[in-house]
Amino acid sequence: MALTALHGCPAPAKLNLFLHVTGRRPDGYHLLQSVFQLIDHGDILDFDLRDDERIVRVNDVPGVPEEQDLIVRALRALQAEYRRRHGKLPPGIAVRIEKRLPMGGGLGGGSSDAATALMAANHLWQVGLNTDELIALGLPLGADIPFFLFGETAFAEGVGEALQAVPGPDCWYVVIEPGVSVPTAAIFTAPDLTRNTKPITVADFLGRNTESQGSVEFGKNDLQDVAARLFPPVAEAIEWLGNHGAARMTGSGACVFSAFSTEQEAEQVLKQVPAKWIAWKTRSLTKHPMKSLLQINEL
Ligand SMILES: C[C@@](CO)(OP(=O)(O)O)[C@H](O)COP(=O)(O)OP(=O)(O)OC[C@H]1O[C@@H](n2ccc(N)nc2=O)[C@H](O)[C@@H]1O
Ligand SMILES: Nc1ncnc2c1ncn2[C@@H]1O[C@H](COP(=O)(O)OP(=O)(O)O)[C@@H](O)[C@H]1O
Repeated sequence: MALTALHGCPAPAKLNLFLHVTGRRPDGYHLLQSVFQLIDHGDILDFDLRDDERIVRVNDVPGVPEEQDLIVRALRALQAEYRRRHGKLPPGIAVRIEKRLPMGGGLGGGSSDAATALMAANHLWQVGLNTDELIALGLPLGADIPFFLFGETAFAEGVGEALQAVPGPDCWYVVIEPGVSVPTAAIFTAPDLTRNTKPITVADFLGRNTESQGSVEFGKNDLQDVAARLFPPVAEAIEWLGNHGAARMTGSGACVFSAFSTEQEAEQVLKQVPAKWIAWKTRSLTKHPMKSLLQINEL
């Protein structure tokens, strides 16, 4: 019998192990090179099919009106694709979000929520889109969505849509939320942003010392200096964590992370994080948990 609900669906966060800005497209979007790493900490989503055809969010998410929620927009895009294929709308979906990831944290929360929604609805509605087809639907909604649909550690280029799998690390991270929300646009429009980092190859990344897999020893985050200047708590968190291991900002900020080989080492540092910041430890993930849950094995 077809499923009518999927509860407890994970929408894991990502870290950008490095992030280089290598140029700019004619439309103003910046060309990036980055390694995206999934981590075992994220939002949790519940999906229930409805008797009507409406896509609704059943709980409030502060600062995100229902109509702008990337989950709702992603589900509507897939609903329209279903109609193109079948000539009628599928049943509506009610979605409940347990939001654990901070907004504007550089952890990709909104994008991950949207990717999980696409995977869940593709399953519930039995649309049968493969990962590349889901990526084509998701990319116009957000540049990080393709990575979450791809679902494994990836070397990303373009604006994040050109993805190659790279070996994933097995390590622990301490992540600090500096308590500010960084608007991505403010970082990309800053006049002092470095936009000319020399492009590297995936072999350059793979050629680094394997002991440092998952760490921040390779490359840099070109967005970090701008974010740290505009948002002093980001600079403060980098400085504090940097005293306990190599520390770096993820994405366009605000969160800051450091890698450790064992949970104990991560715990030691976590215990000392000043109480004014939210901080947590988490493990690297090699595969998106929705892929295991839904047995998606095509990649
Ligand atoms: C830089 C990353 C790395 O993961 O940051 P995080 O969002 O994770 O922090 C992402 O690629 C962010 O992509 P995305 O999430 O789609 O960015 P948006 O918030 O939609 O972008 C806001 C604005 O930033 C600028 N922008 C964004 C991405 C990019 N590659 N070049 C840009 O110039 C554009 O002006 C865009 O209108
Ligand atoms: N489901 C969602 N969860 C979080 N943010 C969302 C969501 N839908 C839309 N957004 C919008 O996306 C913006 C970026 O949020 P988020 O993806 O969490 O941060 P970041 O891109 O820095 O990792 C938010 O400020 C919010 O306006």
